Amino acid sequence: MSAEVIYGSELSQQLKDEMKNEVAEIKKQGVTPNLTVILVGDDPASRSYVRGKQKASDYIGIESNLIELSSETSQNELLKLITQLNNDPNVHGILVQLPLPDHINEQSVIEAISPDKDVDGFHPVNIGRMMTGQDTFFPCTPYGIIQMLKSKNIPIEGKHAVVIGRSNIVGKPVGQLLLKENATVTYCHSRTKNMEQFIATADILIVAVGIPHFIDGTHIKPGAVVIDVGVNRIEDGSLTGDVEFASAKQKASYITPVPKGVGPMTITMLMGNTIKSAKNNL
Ligand SMILES: Nc1nc2c(c(=O)[nH]1)N[C@@H](CN(C=O)c1ccc(C(=O)N[C@@H](CCC(=O)O)C(=O)O)cc1)CN2
Repeated sequence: MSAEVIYGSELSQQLKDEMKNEVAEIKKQGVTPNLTVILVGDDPASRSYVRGKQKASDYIGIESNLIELSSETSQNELLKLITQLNNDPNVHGILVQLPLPDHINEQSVIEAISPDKDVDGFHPVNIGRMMTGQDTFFPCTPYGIIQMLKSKNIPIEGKHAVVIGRSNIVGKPVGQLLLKENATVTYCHSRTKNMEQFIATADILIVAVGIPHFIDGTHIKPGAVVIDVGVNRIEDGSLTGDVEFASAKQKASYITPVPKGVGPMTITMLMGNTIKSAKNNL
């Protein structure tokens, strides 16, 4: 067997074209969607992701502001800025690029953003809404994964979805969104014993651990759908996933590559959340 490759980059382009039309309609009604991104410090990867967000915004017609702060910025200064943006009626989405410098408490910052402008979907209020089946801003990477599965009409209901990784940004919420689609969800993590047993029974396998080639094809169930969330830069400067692509592709029915897989969907879903927020203001 050789899996079909699901390119998030292609789906992203389609969705962004649809969003472009949607934004044009919103503008006719007198509202210009605005996304304000805060970048603290000068981490090169974060800078590149922020640039990607600005580029996507420009393409779709979303107004984007970038506020760059030095790595010395105090937590209080950052919280004050967020309060100002919360109170600015022209700002529909606020995003603080993560990770933050060590002296700033990420959770406090996330909780300072108004849930109504939390286009990352990280605020506990939005996480709570997601967990109780309400419509809200869903976290972008997990939501992008669901869209990728749906784009290929991959059945989720009744399937055994195994999520490897339990981060607040990806692992935990993707499990919740799969549950919402009626999958039977198992979480695996660094303390899981005999992880191979879980991998071997996964119809849908989501790998989000941030370790290059954490799994290969050995234990993957024939015909499984393999979603690789890892974006790992390795010694030769190239990007690689958490899954060893060549051997996994031989076992899977569908697989996502790295790059051009899940990554681009993160930014596209952010655009969708920003549009949703602007529409709430019509
Ligand atoms: N506030 C947030 N911070 C972070 C998030 C987030 O969703 N919100 N996610 C990641 C970084 N991220 C977006 O911010 C992100 C990661 C990867 C990609 C992507 O398109 N990756 C490409 C490869 C890009 C490259 O060449 O480096 C791919 O996989 O094809 C987009 C966005 C952590 N922080």
